[in-house]
Formats: sequence, C-alpha cells, structure tokens
Amino acid sequence: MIQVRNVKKLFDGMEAVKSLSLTVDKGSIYGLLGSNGAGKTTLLKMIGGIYKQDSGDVFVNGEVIFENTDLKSKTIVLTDSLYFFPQSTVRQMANFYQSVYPQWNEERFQELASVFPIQVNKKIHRMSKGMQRQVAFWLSLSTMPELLILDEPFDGLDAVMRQKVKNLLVQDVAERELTILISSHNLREVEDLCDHIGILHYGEIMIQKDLDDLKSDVHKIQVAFKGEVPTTFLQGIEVLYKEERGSVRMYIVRGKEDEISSQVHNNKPVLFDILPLTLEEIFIYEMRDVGYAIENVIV
Ligand SMILES: Nc1ncnc2c1ncn2[C@@H]1O[C@H](COP(=O)(O)OP(=O)(O)OP(=O)(O)O)[C@@H](O)[C@H]1O
Repeated sequence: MIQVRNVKKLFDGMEAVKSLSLTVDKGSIYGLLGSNGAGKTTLLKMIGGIYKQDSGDVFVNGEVIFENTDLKSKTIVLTDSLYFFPQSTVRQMANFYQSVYPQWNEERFQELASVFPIQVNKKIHRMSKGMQRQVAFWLSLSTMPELLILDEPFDGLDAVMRQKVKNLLVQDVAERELTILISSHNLREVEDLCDHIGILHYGEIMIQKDLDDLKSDVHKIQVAFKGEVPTTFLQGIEVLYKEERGSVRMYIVRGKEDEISSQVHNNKPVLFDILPLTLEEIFIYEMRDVGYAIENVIV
C-alpha cells in the first residue's frame, strides 16, 4: 500500500508538487493524469524513493522508501529515459538485474521471450526506441516487483505491443497483487487498465476517483415534457451539467439509475432516455464543476 501525506517538492523555490496526499491500495492500478509540467514525474520519483520530498511523508507498505534498499529491491521505476549499459545485450542486462534484484525470476524471463520478439544476444543500443522499451518491460517484469511505477510507459510501443504489455500488467495484478502507478497525458490510453484515476494540475490533485464507482454513478439524461417543465422533477438529484436543445433538455446527473428513472417517470415526460457516460465525458463534467476545462489539463 502507498500512502502519500501532504507531500511537497520544490525545485529552485518553485513548488513542483504542493501538499499532495493520495493512497493506493495493494493490487490496484492507479492512473496519474496531467498535462506537461503538472508534477507527475516528480511525484512518481518521490513514491519510488528516487527523490526525497521537502516535507510530508511517503510510505510504501508502512515504511519510508527513500534510501530503503529492501523496499527498492521490490520496486521498479520505469521513466521515459531508459538506462542500459553501453554496448550491453539483453542477456547481459538480465544478468545485471539478476544480481541486483533478489526476486529475479529466470523462468519468467525465459517465458517472456515469447511475448517480446527480440533476440537476447542483440545489443540494446542498436534497437529502436520501441524495442528498447520492450526490453525495459521484459527486464522489469522478470524482477517480480511488488510495486511498478511507470512514467508514460507506452510511448514508442505499437498498438499490438501496448495491448500485450497491458495484458501482462493486468495478469500480474490479478495473480500476485502487483501494485501499479502509471502516468499519462491521455485518459483513453489508461482507462481500460486503471481502477483509480487522479488528475494532477500544477502540482495538486484536482480529482481522484474509483472508476467502478464513477461509471455506475454518473448518467446522461435526455428529457422533454409537454408544456411546462415540472420544477421539481430532478429534486434531490445532483446535477453536474445541463443544456437545453429546443424542447429537449440534457442533464448530467449523479445518482442511482433506477432512482433517477423512477423520479423522472413520475413527472410524465414525453421523452426520456438515460445513458451511461464515457470516462472522458465524466471527467469533462466533473472538472467543469471545479471550474476547469479538461482540455487544459489532459488530452
Ligand atoms: N530536476 C528538476 N530541476 C528543476 N525543475 C524541475 C526538475 N524536475 C522537474 N522540474 C520542474 O517541476 C515541474 C514538474 O515537472 P514534472 O517533470 O514532474 O512534470 P510532468 O507532469 O511529469 O510533466 P511531463 O508530462 O511534461 O513529463 C516542472 O515545472 C518542471 O520544470
């Protein structure tokens, strides 16, 4: 479990992360979204024990991770700048990882050779960017980490490889309760993977959501009445957004679908539809609620 409490990080007096708190449960996949410079990498590096925060606490499994060799041997931080020894082959890097990570699993490494179409004796610096990223995943997953921190992990991977890697991640979460933190600019890219999403903006978490709750809780309704619109037809229901298109009104509402439906039906509409929202739509409306346009924060 990850607990971040009131964490702050400054660079030359500028607050890259401002008094931020979040919790990630074991076996969960947390997606951290935000635009360039939002503070994602800084936060991930503090959680991975690479940066030390200026104030606040970062705990992984109840322990401080910074300079904690034991915790770090079970943690992998995969950033956008991959590091491999000059001239090394995949096998040579695997030998190095094996010597550093006590939970290295050679059998897993061999198995993953069928997922990544790369020769183990090929020099990594001669590979394409996407192939190098595949090697990074191959090595990382073979260390059998308990915490995997991924900063923009899919950059450079083609669509097929993205899906293969996502499947591997989900498999590890399901089989051995791997915890994953993943940053991205793109909600669509991670929405099928994550169970929690947090949106970071100027060093602060603006919204954090459990996706299962979210998807079951927010709906789009379209409704029309003959004559006057009953003033009370949405009484007690939280309205996130409303729009009028002639006599048809569109509302984004939060609440239980059956309760909303029965309340609207009681007011005898001539037209009534209740539809689920995509995750992107949910965030668009929720962000408007806190006074931001989502386009300025994520893609
Ligand atoms: N080592 C550093 N020295 C000085 N400033 C830094 C350093 N690392 C990050 N910053 C600053 O901290 C802020 C947050 O940067 P960070 O890399 O965490 O953002 P990000 O959300 O990961 O952005 P991107 O999506 O562009 O990768 C930025 O203003 C950046 O310039």
